[in-house]
This record gives sequence, C-alpha cells and structure tokens, in this order.
Amino acid sequence: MAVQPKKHHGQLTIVIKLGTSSIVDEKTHQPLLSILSLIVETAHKLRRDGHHVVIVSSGAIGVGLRRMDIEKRPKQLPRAQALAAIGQCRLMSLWDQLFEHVRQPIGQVLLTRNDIADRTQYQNAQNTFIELLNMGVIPIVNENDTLAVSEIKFGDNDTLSAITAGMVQADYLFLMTDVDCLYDKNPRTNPDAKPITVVEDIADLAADVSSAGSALGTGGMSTKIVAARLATSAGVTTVITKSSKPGNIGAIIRYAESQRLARVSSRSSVANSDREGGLSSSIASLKFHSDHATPSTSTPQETPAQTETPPSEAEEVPLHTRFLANAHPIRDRWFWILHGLTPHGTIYIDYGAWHALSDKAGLLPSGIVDVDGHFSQQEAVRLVVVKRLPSTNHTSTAASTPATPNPPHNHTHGHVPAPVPDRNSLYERHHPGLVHSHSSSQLLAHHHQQQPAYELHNPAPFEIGRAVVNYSDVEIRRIKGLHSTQIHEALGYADSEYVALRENIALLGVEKSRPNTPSFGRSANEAEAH
Ligand SMILES: N[C@@H](CCC(=O)OP(=O)(O)O)C(=O)O
Repeated sequence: MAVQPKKHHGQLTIVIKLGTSSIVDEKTHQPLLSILSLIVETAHKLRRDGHHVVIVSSGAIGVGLRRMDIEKRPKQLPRAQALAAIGQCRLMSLWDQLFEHVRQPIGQVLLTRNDIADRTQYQNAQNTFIELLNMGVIPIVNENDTLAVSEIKFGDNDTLSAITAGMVQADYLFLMTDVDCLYDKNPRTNPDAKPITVVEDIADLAADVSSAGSALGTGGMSTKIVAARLATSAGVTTVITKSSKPGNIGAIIRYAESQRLARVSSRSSVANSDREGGLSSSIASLKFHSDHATPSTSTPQETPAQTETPPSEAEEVPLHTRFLANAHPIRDRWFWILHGLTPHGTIYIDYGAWHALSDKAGLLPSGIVDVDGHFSQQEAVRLVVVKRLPSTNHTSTAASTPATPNPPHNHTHGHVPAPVPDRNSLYERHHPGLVHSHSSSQLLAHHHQQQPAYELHNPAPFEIGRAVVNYSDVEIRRIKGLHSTQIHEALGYADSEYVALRENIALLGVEKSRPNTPSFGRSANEAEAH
C-alpha cells in the first residue's frame, strides 16, 4: 500500500521538468550554470514556503559527452547508455553542489518503464517519493538510461515527468522549454500568432493543433502536449513556460492559485444563489470567471464562460500556457493501468460493452468483436470501441449486439472521446498505445474481401481505455462473442467468466460517468452484466 503524503493546508506538490537543452549548452555541452542556479533558488523558495518539489532532470548524456570530449550524441544505443552512466553521476554531483549552497538535501530516482510495470514496484517507487517529500528532500528524477532499451523506454522525459507527477499526485507540472508558451500558429512563420494562455480541455486543443499545422506540431512541443494530456488526466495542472526564466515559476503558481480560488468562490456563490434564486441568475451575477477546474465538485456544464480573471495591476504574470487539471482525475491503480503498463495488444469491443464498462461491469467475452496482437494473461491491452457489423463469420449467436448503436454520451465531461489518431502519428510514437489500430484480422478480412467484423470509418474505432486481461489473445480469439457460460466448452476450462475484471479496467476520462443512452439497446455483454 502506498503511504500518504503528509500535506498541510495550502501545501502544493510541484514537479519541474528540465530538458537537456535547459541543462547543457547544445554545442559545447557545458552546464548552463545560470539556469541551474535559478532553478535551485526557485526550488529552495518553494520549499521555504512549505511546498513539495520534485525535479525531473535530463542531461545525463549531454554531461557525459562533455566529460569524454565527444562532440555528437552517438547513434549506437550502448554508447549512448555508457555516456549516460558517465554523465548521470556528474549531473547529480552538480545538482548536489548547487543545492548544498542552500542546505537543501536531494535524492536520485532513476526509473524505467519496466520498473513500474509491476504494481508492487510502482507502489514502492511511489512510497519512496512520498517518503523523500515527507523528509523535506527534493527528488531528482531521470530515466535509467543504462538499462532502458527502446521497448522499456518512457520515450522522452516529458512523458516521464507526467508519470512522475501522477505518481506523487502533484498539483503542478512545469514543462520548462525554449518558448514561453503555445501559440495558435507557428510564431516563427506567422507574426500574428497569438499566445494560448489557458487550455481548458486538451481534447479541443488536439483538434486545433492538427488543423492549424502550427509550431505545436514540432517534435519538442508535441511531446509536451502528450505529457500535458497525461498529467491533466491525473489531476495535475500543467504549465509550459520558458526554461531560461525559472524565477517565473513562483509568480505563475501564485497567479494560477488565485485563479483557482476565484473559481472556488465563484462556484460557492453560484451554489448559494442557486439555493436562493436559480442557477442562471447567479451565473449572470458573477463578477468574473476564473479558469481553474476544482476537483470533484461540479461538472464542466455548470461552469460559466471561461475567461481569465485579469491580474491585479501590481502583479505581472509571466507568459505561459496552463492546461487545466481534469476535474475527475484518474488516480492510483487506474493511472497505473493506463500509463504504467505497456499495452501488448488490442481488444475491439462493441458499444454495448462500452456501456457496460462505463456502468462498472467487467468485460465479458460477449462484447468482444475482435482481437489484435499477442499477449498473455495478466498483460495490458488497449480497449477500442467499434461498431459491430452484422456478420455470421465473426460473432457467435450469443453476441447479439444491435448493429447501429448511438455512441454513448459522456455527460460528465460533455464530449465523446475524440477519435484516436493514426498509428504513425507523433502521439502514438510518443505515447505508445493511446491509439487504435485496425486489427490484423480486420485488415486481412478487407484484403480477402471477407465480411469485416466492424466498421472501419463511420464511426471510426476509438480507444476508451486499457485492461489487464485474464485470457491470452489466443484464448480470446476463441471465446469472443460467446456467453461466459460457453467459455468452458470453447476452451476446456474457464479461469474466469470475465475477460477482464472491473478492477483491472481503466477508462480514459469516462471512469465516473454513466453514458446517457436513452435509445440504446443492450449488448449481450451489458445484458449479461446486469
Ligand atoms: N535521459 C536522457 C535524456 C532524455 C531526453 O532526451 O530528454 P529531453 O531532453 O527532455 O527530451 C538524459 O538524461 O540524457
């Protein structure tokens, strides 16, 4: 069991992520001492104010390059890993020397994906973080490059910082970078590009970004958006701001907190006047609207038009982009299933099964349309919703799902999850898994002009979450579409009536909602679950 962080009122947990380009000079690889010193001062001030601080620091390979007088980052993995081993201890020694000036103890935490794929190890890492924070230590985190090979890599330290922020249940994640914020267009080529200061729903941003073809599409920024998506889903407000001005972190937190408190008081005034005279009149009487979602109290639909409260004249708010935390964060076991585990395959389920899962049922074979990939029992898979096509080849008679269901409507969040991007998109590359792919059997079916099991385009399949399964891909191929009482007959044994138990299923953003489905028929999965 994870120990709880000891937090007093008003205490925040802040994760600050610095990329290689903020730590060492790009050409000479000399440490950027001024930035590092400013980070130390900022972290020290935050600590003095009673907050918890975690630093995610890249730079091991960069520091190793300088130590060995090597000009370019090597392409061969073992050489890069060796340089990381050389650089990591110097990097930590640098941090330790700088923090020693303000008598601030630090601790090194090196992680790989493999380390946290096991639930007990994940909790051990979480406990270590919490213990360090409770001791007043600043953990300094990096990927364990010496061990990590591509399949067990986080991919980049943006993702690592978001997973760390989720693990320590941080309030803020600062992604320090070489631009001061996101822009609606590429500011290098569009002089009229406007800063995006607040992103309330990152799903909306993704749509804008792809259509704008803006600076957001560049490699560095895209991984930050992926990290922001992950962190905000875990309830962490995520900030992009300039790494050369780390002193801005304090001012941004003060401003963001004032916005959050303003929203809390707006909401309580809404609640009070609602009791007296109705919601609409109280919304109309609000003096200002703030930007920050408060955890758990109300749904986005209740929030009035979102604009920034103008800062007081005395306060200069440094330019930044703030991604608001999800009001219904995915935490603990569900966060671990979604982001700690690497998916080994995909299970395609029908809309009825999605309804049943949203209603807190487990996944039964009857709701499964197709399977892709090779995985064993107790491994993680993606859950992708598809529109089942009427077919005799692919489903048993038990899978009598209606062929034209309405997509479930998530009324807590006010939107249906966006269709997931292409397998080859940057999102997929930097966030392996949170996408759908058409199953190889489906593609094969199309190739051989057999009747496909599900609709490929209208509506497009989309991922709704992840699950740890009780059956392998081979077993699921044999039981898909069957009633759970038929599992024994199909396999010769029945380890469980569920392909995945509810406690092993994590949904993306629809965890707490019940789909609004007045005209929707039940699938066999759903009917069986009730
Ligand atoms: N873990 C590696 C760096 C990983 C990486 O490329 O991170 P970043 O510079 O944040 O994109 C290191 O310490 O050199």
